[in-house]
Amino acid sequence: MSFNPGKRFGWGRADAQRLLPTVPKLVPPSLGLGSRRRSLASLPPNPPENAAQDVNKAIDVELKRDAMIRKERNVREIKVILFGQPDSGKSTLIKQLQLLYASDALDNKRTLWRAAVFLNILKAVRMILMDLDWEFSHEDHEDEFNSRQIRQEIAAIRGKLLPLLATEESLAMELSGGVSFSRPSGARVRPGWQQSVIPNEGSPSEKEKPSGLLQVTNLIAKYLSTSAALIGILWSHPTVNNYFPLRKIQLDDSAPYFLDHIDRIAAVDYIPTNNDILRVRLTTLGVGEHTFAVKFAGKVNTVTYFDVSGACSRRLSWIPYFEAATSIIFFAPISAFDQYLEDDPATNRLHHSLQLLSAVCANKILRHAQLVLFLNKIDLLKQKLEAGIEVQKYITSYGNRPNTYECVSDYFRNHFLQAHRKHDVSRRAMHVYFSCMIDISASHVLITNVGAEMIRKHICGLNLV
Ligand SMILES: Nc1nc2c(ncn2[C@@H]2O[C@H](COP(=O)(O)OP(=O)(O)OP(=O)(O)O)[C@@H](O)[C@H]2O)c(=O)[nH]1
Ligand SMILES: [Mg+2]
Repeated sequence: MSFNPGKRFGWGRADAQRLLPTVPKLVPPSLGLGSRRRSLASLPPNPPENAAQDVNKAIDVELKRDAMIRKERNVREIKVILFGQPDSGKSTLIKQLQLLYASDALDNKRTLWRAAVFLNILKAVRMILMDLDWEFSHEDHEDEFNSRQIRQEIAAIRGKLLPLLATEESLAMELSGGVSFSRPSGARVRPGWQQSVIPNEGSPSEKEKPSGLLQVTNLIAKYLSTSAALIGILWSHPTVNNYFPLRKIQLDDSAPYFLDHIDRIAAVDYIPTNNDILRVRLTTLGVGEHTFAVKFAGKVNTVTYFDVSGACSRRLSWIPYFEAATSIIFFAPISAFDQYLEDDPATNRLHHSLQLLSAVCANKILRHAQLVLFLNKIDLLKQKLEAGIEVQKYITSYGNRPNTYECVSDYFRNHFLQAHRKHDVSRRAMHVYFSCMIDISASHVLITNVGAEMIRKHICGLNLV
């Protein structure tokens, strides 16, 4: 596939291996045998013969139980690693899994997601105002969308929204666990951030004080209730309506959803819905581990998903998890054919996904893991094509093929299959699915089917059925 504009890379197996270097073997998890063996040393010296036989029998029973546990663990412990570039949908899959298998966990933390929704709104408003500023200062002629009067209108809106916008950094810092990032592009959260931001540790009086996050969230809720109408005016402004489809204003994928729902979100009794939570964009830092009990063939299986930060600079933190992987789900957001990496604006995001998949396929440590590919964000792909965005403009090799969802999705799918065929070290199969991770019912069907297949294949691979 050739991309326009953007760098092209000679992509070979050696490059792929370099990207994901090999690491020393990990120590397998302890089954507790060591402590039982040590208990032999603590036995009284020279026990009577019968007592010694009893002890031996007890040890044999324990060893057998250990062996059983190990065998059971082999059967039941499925480890799935989620790979993919930033913003591809990995953490959204985890949210869907929580809805499907552990909805209590999500319900208990529902109010905390209010802060994350607010942050997404603040970022969207800031981006609109920044992009308008840039456009106004770079266009050398006036037209109906960029007149003196319109500039004054936008300046007045900006002035009134300033107190609200000034809270973005504090909110991002609270969500990021007190860490401030140099680029103000939203919060980066460690998995389990909800735990770290709720309680106030310390004396009873300390515990009663609202946390920093709660304080700033409540302040923003107050500002939002008085600014919602103004945000609505900005979002429906003719200039914004004209510039946004032309990509003169660039927003996160979920920003339009939140701006469309500003009145509901700004209400004093607002509690995030499942759809709101699924739409939230928070960049993951590090690697999160999420375990779910999944029934298959009458047995409960432990399936652990590792949600890995997609940021290039974090790629090394993936490595220790590789060897334990029984399956990989690779996320490729195919709606991103017209977007470029935040870290490297010359690289097309679809091209980057192909590079990353090639690297994963070529990695020897991962060669035994089952490979599943989610071609994600098909809803956005359809929207873009319906809005007339032409694939050929960004991917020159697409040529004059029809700009329809069927043709485009098939073309992209074939390129991912080709990358897999070319780079896969173990010539394993790759199962490809089109997905929309914000669609609850479709995702739950997909997750259930793919999960069952992963467990079945894992058990077959161990020759246990
Ligand atoms: N429209 C649409 N949005 C999606 C879909 N999947 C995920 N999103 C949104 O895309 C954004 C990014 O999703 P995440 O799951 O946070 O991405 P990630 O891969 O975990 O990103 P990192 O943590 O940076 O590696 C969120 O706002 C999601 O709501 C999809 O299929 N369609
Ligand atoms: Mg994430």
